[in-house]
Amino acid sequence: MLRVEELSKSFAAPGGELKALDRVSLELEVGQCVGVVGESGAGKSTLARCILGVERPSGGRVLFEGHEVAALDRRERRCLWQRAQIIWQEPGLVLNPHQKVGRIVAEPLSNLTSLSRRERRVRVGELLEQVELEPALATRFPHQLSGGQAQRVCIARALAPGPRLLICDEPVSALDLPLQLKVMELLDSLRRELGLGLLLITHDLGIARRYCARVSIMLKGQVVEQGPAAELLNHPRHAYARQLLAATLRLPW
Ligand SMILES: Nc1ncnc2c1ncn2[C@@H]1O[C@H](COP(=O)(O)OP(=O)(O)OP(=O)(O)O)[C@@H](O)[C@H]1O
Repeated sequence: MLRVEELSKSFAAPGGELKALDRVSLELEVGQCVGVVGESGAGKSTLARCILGVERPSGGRVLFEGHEVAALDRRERRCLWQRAQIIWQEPGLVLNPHQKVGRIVAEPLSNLTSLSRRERRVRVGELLEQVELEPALATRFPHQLSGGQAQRVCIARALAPGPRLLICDEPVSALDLPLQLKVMELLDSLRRELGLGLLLITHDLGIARRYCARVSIMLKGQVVEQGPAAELLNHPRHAYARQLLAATLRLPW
């Protein structure tokens, strides 16, 4: 479903060029969860933006369902955003504080589908149920939600256009530990039920170990190690992967 080939992205920086991505390659199959792990600044979010076509690569390419993302025109890019959606780390920052939950979740339905107003209302109820929220929450504003509820609203909105791929950029790192587990379990059950591909961006190897089939470890724009999660995380070869692993062993995943 997703193939990233030798993807590079450079930004102008004081004192020269900054390689946010340096020949990154990875693949994700239908219904699979693939982890991208790395510390802050490794290039994870830049990778997500290139996959969604909002950032133009300096080299290499992204193929989503066989189409090269950078070559899509405006109309085709809207189709891509029906098929590939993203959720971010901080739900509080991405939810419009002036809109009620029902309108927030319905927005991609208005923008990306041709559903009528009544069909949209029904669909919003279904989506809230799918993320285990009471449909009555549709009338609340974001500031009236807990962090976990707000992230579930973001997931419902991302699911609204019926994507095949969900990019999750640090989806639980703003939540406390019990909530992290609940939201990750929800994402995992959505993956199984809907056959949704998940690209799970995280700095947490414990989460990657529990939920990902394959993992790519990134450091300073490069993939330093990648492979099946169990194998890689039991026997990391790269020094940086070993260091990351040592730092996460104490977490209860
Ligand atoms: N638009 C931009 N202009 C200049 N530099 C950028 C831009 N976007 C990202 N960078 C730089 O590229 C590098 C990678 O950033 P990116 O946000 O992809 O990292 P990350 O792994 O997602 O980090 P975090 O976990 O903190 O979000 C960083 O050094 C960042 O400062």
